[in-house]
Amino acid sequence: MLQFELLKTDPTSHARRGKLTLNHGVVQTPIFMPVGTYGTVKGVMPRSLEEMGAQIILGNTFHLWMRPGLDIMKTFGGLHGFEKWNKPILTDSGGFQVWSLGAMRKITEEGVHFQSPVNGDKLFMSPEVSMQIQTVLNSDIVMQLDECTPYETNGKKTTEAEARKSMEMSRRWAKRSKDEFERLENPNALFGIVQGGMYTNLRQESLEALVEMDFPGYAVGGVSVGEPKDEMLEIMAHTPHLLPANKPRYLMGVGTPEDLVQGVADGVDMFDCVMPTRNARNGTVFTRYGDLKLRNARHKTDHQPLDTTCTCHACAGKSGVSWDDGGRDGFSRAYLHHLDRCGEMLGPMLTTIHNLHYYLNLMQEIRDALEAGAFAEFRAKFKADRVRGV
Ligand SMILES: O=c1[nH]cnc2cc3nc(NCc4cccs4)[nH]c3cc12
Ligand SMILES: [Zn+2]
Repeated sequence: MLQFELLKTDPTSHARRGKLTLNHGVVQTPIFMPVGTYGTVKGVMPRSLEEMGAQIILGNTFHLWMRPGLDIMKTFGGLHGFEKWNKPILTDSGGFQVWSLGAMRKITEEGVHFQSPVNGDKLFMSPEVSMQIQTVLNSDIVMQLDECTPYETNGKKTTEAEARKSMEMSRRWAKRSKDEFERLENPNALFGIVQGGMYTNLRQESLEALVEMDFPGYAVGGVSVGEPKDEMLEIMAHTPHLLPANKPRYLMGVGTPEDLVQGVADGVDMFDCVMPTRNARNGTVFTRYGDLKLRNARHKTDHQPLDTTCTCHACAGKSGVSWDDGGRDGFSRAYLHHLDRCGEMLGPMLTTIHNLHYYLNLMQEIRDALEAGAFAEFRAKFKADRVRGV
């Protein structure tokens, strides 16, 4: 089941405030979805995710199918019971991950033949198989199996003819995904995925065909795959706002804080990206006034927190035992620089909490600005703050 209610639109852009009701709960949009590929958002307890305001997280069909496998997942009634997360979950189809496997795969109209990266078994993923797996996972939002058209083919930019061929197969797989989803009587929501490479005419054809099939929500795929930023921005400006206004729009794999604000302005409701979690693990921290690299020696003696405006557990001292040194109770940049230099596990735990909180708080500030009819002013201040310097 899925209901999407449009609460407010912004007169200065395609931005909108919405409310998404799914089987495991309500999601206020625009929203950022933390990525939990193997059934965990790396290094973060579900309770912490809830406390920082996560409303919906991502799981990954391919990885969970490989390990622990469907037999075990079934004994937990699906992914919620297994990873102890009681709010909505969105699962990607698994196709993107099979593509990322590179050589060990053969793509046919029927589906993808590949070798398990876990034990070398010969496996087969099709729209039908992907729907069967996601039905066992019981995710609230299921993604069709598609082919993420690569930005380059044989070392050159994918041609329009190649992008068309790929888009048309994804369109046929959208129909097969929908038929199987309905045959399985899956009670959740299936999203179609718009493809078409960097060709807006193909994007138009793809979205029209998917809208004709009438999905409860739509994703824009085939971006954030190594294309130049200006080409990604062109697709963002073209496609999302042409999708039905009364259905949620999901931009897959995007992006930086700036991409999220621009994506909202382009009419996107849902985002996912590995950046806040992946960058945290290599010591890159997002703050209101710009990004910082913890490894940099300039942080060695710095008593201030990562972000003086941040209320996360790392910056506002909810993880440290308060110590009356006159400053705030948050962990200092000097301490986090030390943990990074020593390779201590508490380092990535704290930077992940901070980065996820930064992304989730950014979306909360966007929702508040949309409700106040002040999104244009928010964008201007966001942009100015982010270049202020940390
Ligand atoms: O067309 C797509 N179809 C289904 N899943 C996707 C996931 C995607 N994730 C990214 N980018 C983020 C990345 C994550 C890891 C490497 S790139 N782009 C993506 C495109 C697709
Ligand atoms: Zn923080």
